[in-house]
Amino acid sequence: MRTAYRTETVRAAEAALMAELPEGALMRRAAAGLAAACAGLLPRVYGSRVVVLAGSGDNGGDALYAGARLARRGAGVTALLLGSPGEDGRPKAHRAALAALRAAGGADRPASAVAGDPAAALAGADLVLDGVTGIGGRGGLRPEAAALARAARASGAALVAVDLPSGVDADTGTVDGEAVRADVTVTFGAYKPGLLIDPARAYAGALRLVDIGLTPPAGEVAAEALQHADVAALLPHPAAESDKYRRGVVGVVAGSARYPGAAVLCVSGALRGGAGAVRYAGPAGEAVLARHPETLVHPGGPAEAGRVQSWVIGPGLGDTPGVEAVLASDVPVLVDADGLRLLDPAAVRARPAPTLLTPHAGEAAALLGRPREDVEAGRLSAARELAAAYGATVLLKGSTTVVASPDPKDPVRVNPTGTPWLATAGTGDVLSGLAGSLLAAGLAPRDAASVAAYLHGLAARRASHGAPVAAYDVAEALSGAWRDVTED
Ligand SMILES: NC(=O)C1=CN([C@@H]2O[C@H](COP(=O)(O)OP(=O)(O)OC[C@H]3O[C@@H](n4cnc5c(N)ncnc54)[C@H](O)[C@@H]3O)[C@@H](O)[C@H]2O)[C@@H](O)CC1
Ligand SMILES: [K+]
Repeated sequence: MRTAYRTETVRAAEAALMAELPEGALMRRAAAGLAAACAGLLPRVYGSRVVVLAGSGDNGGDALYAGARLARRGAGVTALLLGSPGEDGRPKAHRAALAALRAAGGADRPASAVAGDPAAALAGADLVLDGVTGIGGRGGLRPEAAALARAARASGAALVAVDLPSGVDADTGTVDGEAVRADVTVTFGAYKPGLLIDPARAYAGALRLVDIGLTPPAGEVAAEALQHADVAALLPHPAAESDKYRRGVVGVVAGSARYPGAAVLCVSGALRGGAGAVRYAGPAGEAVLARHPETLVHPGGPAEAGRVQSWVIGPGLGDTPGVEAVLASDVPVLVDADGLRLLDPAAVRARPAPTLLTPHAGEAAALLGRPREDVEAGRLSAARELAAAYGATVLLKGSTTVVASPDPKDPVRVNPTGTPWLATAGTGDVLSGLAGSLLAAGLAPRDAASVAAYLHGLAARRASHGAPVAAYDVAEALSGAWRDVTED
């Protein structure tokens, strides 16, 4: 499990650790890890050209110390100082770290000296260290830093963000203005939520975590991302005495005369999620049976379809009624797509069993009565807000899928396996079937949602291999994804 902590938690853990260590020890650890990561990115440290973008705070300090280490190994290092001017008129910078860089043979200049031609200042660099701001940064990059960040990107040098890409919000993953687009982010002590959640995640590139001895309290995890072993531990395993009813039956209310394919796709996901049987209730039974003869099909509504351990309702439903009947049941219910329209928060909150909502950004925006762009810019807070309003677990689909449970103490789960190829018609229907099936098999809603998102993303990668993928391909690749996770 990758766990991420908010800035205030990281700072408190840092303070506790610093009290036990000699002055500057933590920063030296961070810089040593950072320099080692940079050395790994360079074909050869000796003779390489490194530019350090250094802000006035400790983030700049880390970058300058790392620059000093690289200079001692023979790199040509120049720091461009971005701090606001101090009393001597020079840009403020971490004093001891700047002295260390100078002592190691590195050069430094105020960034204002190169403002006329930032491209020339970055030309020929092999590696650029972004030490403008870390967890102390507020808002996007200021114009001088933004121009240098753009020039660094265009220079072709490897761009390494120190702790965080400067300009992103560590706690929420929002990006308010311009930010550094890094190839690699070397973060210290613990991940921060912004490194896992889009849009900020997309600015971070590959993540490296440097252990500086920090131990934030386990109870204060703000966001977490499952890995293979976590998923394997959560997946249902049929016991020798299991029969189809003990493994759980998932009921699917999806599709319509107009959209029969949604029913087929939803059932195809449900059949691969570990439930013992899939009941389908609705008007697209013929299409479902043609593709999936193992489905138990009922032409009527969910109320007459028989006992299930979970319901999935919504994909391709159109205006077909049934949401109220399903919400009135005493089993876990997943509501997706058309089922989310006109969903009554009071009815959901009053349910005796858990509810899982799986909106994309547009559907979440409609439920919250806000513009879609707001939801996309603040995915974590949108998911949390919806979960609180409906007393439900919310899986917010998108470039990073986020799962929030109604209890604000539960960390949000962030799915690391997605691929942009998943943004294609019908893949959401497969996902809701899969998650509903995991609910029927007995997983708690947060686990069902995050495990489903994980397998779904993995299946899409398997099916796609870098090429466009159709929803049905994703469903067919789910068993392979399940095996990848359990055989690891
Ligand atoms: N506290 C510690 O023990 C450790 C901290 N470390 C580093 O320290 C960093 C935090 O350092 P600080 O608290 O000094 O804060 P930062 O260095 O992240 O940023 C604070 C400075 O940036 C300026 N600033 C804020 N927003 C800005 C913006 N949008 N554009 C330009 N300048 C802006 C502030 O005025 C302030 O001078 C961490 O991210 C990490 O890199 C590491 O050395 C590990 C140990
Ligand atoms: K940074």
